[in-house]
Amino acid sequence: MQRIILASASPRRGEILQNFNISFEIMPSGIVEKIHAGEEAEQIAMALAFEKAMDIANQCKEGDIVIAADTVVVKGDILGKPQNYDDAFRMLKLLENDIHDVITGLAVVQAHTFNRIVAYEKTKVKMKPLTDEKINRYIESGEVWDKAGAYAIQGKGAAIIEWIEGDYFNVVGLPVNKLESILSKKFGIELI
Ligand SMILES: Cc1cn([C@H]2C[C@H](O)[C@@H](COP(=O)(O)OP(=O)(O)OP(=O)(O)O)O2)c(=O)[nH]c1=O
Repeated sequence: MQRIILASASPRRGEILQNFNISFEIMPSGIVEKIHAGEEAEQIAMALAFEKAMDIANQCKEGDIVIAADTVVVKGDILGKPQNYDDAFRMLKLLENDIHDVITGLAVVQAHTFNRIVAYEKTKVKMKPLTDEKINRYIESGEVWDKAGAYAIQGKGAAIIEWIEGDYFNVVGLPVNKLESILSKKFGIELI
C-alpha cells in the first residue's frame, strides 16, 4: 500500500491538506534549516523543501509519496522565523507599508525512486502602515513566533494585510493549487 506522508511539523500544512480527499500521515523532518548566503530565495525554499522530503523519504518504503514545503518571506532580505523580540520587530518594521513576496518551495518525492518534483510558488503581499506601538502589540500577542516574516495571514495578521496577489494558501505555507497539479499530473493522485 502506497502511503502519502506530509513531512512537516507545521499545523497549518496539516490542516490545509486535511480538507482534501486523501489520507496521509505526518512525519516531521528533523533537518536543520540553513540558509546559504548568496542564493536566491526561490532556490533556498526549494532546496529546504527537497531536503525535508528526502530526509523522510529515506525512512519510508519504496513507492511512498512524501510532500514537504518551506516558506520564506522576501523583501531584499530573506526572512525566516524570528529568533527573538528584536528580530520580530525588525521584520515587521521592514515589511510594514510595503509589498513583499512570500515564496514557498514545494517538494514531492516518491521514496526510493527517481520520481521527484521540486517547484515554488510566489504570492505578493501588501502590508498596511504600522506604528511602533501596533508592532509591539502584535508581537506581544504571541502569534509571530513560528511564522516566516513574523506574521500570520490566517490569524490576527489578517487585519494588517491590505491585499494579496496569488495563492492565499501559499502564504499560509502550502501552495495547494500547485500541489494539486503535481500530484494529479505526475503521481496520479487526486485531491478532489
Ligand atoms: C507568512 C506566513 C507564514 N506562516 C508559517 C508557515 C510555516 O509554518 C512557517 C514557515 O516555516 P517553515 O520553515 O516553512 O515550516 P515549519 O518549520 O513551520 O514546518 P516544517 O519545516 O516542519 O514543515 O511560517 C504562516 O503560518 N502564516 C503566514 O502568513
